[in-house]
Amino acid sequence: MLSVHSVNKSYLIGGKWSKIRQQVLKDIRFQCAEGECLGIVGESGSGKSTLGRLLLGMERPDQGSILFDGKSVSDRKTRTGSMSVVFQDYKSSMNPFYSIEQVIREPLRRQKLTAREQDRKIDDLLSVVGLDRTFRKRYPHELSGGQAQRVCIARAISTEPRCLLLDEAISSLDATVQIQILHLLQHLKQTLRISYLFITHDIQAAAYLCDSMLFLHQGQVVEKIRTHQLKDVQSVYAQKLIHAMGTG
Ligand SMILES: Nc1ncnc2c1ncn2[C@@H]1O[C@H](COP(=O)(O)OP(=O)(O)OP(=O)(O)O)[C@@H](O)[C@H]1O
Repeated sequence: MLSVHSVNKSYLIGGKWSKIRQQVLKDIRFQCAEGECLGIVGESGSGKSTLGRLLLGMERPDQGSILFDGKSVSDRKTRTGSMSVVFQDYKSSMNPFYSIEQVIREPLRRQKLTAREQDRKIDDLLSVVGLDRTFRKRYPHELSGGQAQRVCIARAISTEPRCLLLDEAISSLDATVQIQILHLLQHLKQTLRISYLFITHDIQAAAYLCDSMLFLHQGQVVEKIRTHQLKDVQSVYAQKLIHAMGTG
């Protein structure tokens, strides 16, 4: 479904007139199959979010290509309705002047639904993410972090995407709420059969949710492994991360 071919990305550093480039991603290659949940794991600065932006077609690679069903993700038509995203910062990813109902309705406008069908779908989506219909009239500032992230998830799945990219989607939440959201994502994965690209520095969360994991170190994929084989990682970096997080 998603295939990444020899992707390189660099940024200019040292201001507008500088000619010095920092290589942020180097020769990234991997595939994510239909229905697979792939964790993209690495420490801060390893290039995870940059890779996320490239996968979403928000930025283009310097070299290489990213294909969804054989078509470039740089083309908006490839992504629309097929790929969705949930970011870490749930508050700023919602318009503060929109009610929750408006937040979820926004992507639904692109579907050929009557107002009544949209209303029904908003109720269904709220229910799927564990919120009742009284949330419709609330505003983002009236929600807890966990509730706000549930709304962002409802909005992300409203277009029935085949692939959902979660960029540190639980990182800003309290530990207990993180677990609740992980359970919700696990449940959605089983019921909706969506592929996840789960970007995180939290190896334990990735181990809980993901079928396989890709370790990113200094912009390079150092290892890709099935989660049930995590104890057999070969690269020193992956071993270090697992050890540091107390899962080894
Ligand atoms: N638009 C940009 N311009 C210049 N440098 C950038 C840009 N975006 C990212 N970088 C650099 O690329 C490197 C990787 O950043 P990135 O945010 O992708 O890492 P990360 O693994 O997601 O880190 P974190 O978990 O802390 O968000 C960093 O050194 C960062 O400074």
